[in-house]
Amino acid sequence: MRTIEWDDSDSSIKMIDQTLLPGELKFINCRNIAEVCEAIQSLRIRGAPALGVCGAFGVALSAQLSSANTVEGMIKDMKTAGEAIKKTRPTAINLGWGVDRVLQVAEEEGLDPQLIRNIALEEAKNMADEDVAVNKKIGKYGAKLLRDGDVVLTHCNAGRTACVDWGTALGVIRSAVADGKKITVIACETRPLNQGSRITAWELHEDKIPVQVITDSTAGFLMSEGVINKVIVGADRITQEFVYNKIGTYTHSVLAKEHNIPFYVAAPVSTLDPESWEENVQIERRSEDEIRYIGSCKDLNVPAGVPILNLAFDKTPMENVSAIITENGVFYPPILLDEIILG
Ligand SMILES: CSC[C@@H](O)[C@@H](O)C(=O)COP(=O)(O)O
Repeated sequence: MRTIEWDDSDSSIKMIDQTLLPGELKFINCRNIAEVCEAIQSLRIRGAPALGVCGAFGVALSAQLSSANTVEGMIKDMKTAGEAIKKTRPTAINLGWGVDRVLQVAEEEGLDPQLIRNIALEEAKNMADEDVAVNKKIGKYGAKLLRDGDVVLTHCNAGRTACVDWGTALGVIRSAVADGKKITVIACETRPLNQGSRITAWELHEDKIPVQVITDSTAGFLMSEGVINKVIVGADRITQEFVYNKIGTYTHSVLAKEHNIPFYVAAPVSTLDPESWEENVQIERRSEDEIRYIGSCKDLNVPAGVPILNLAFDKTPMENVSAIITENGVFYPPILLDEIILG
């Protein structure tokens, strides 16, 4: 089961609606760019690698929908769609990467509109396949860092639902389990949208990998009690200075450092952003309502009129990172992004 794929039956993008998990496993189809943008904004599709593939399929979809009969007209329509998709969420670099990769192939190889439609779709489908292969490699390298009996803390969801399949942080755990190791996962709830309790716990429970959910604020106590051996998280963007990931990741990194617990980041090379500095990276600020109410409950969680700051991501300094696990191998400090990219 893939999180996202092209539906050939009606030329649309098929994806799991992650807002309904764990209660309901439902697939939705996005048939135009407005639906793609809505799905991304409302986190029906989420997680950096899945967003990258969604961006790619989105641009491919715009090519199928375009009625342009010139190459220039077709590329213009695809760029307009790409810009709209990129604006939906600013932090995960994979989204723009997915959009740009399909646009680039279309511009370089598209000799006529029908050829552009075909190669854009083929490239997006290739990216979906590549994502699975990359995650398997991340898993293979990362599994070597885990020992039989380890208790691993993870934050948010960096599993198969955040990718096309297998996952990055959870991919490492899946690979270790496939190697015969017994791993127990502590999944942080990940307020306010609860990707940890809703999605990570669902994925692992389905796979029969032992998982226990804690509130985000329980992590430090468990570390101080010696319950947690390792922390593995995913990433939305990695610059030379910081790992950007779900809000709360930084806190876990500080606590892990304090308690001498390895803090690993598992991510594909497409998440690396060697060009950007702190001032160029926008941390997504989401609606106050995600905190003012809990889930779909209409009772107030915060008094009306009290302002709320709902930041979706934070940044963990590289000095708190014990290693970055990628498809090119495991990289230890001093971590240099150019070295990771070169492999
Ligand atoms: C392999 S997913 C890596 C990250 O994208 C993940 O840890 C994360 O922070 C996802 O945030 P989300 O807001 O759910 O898209």
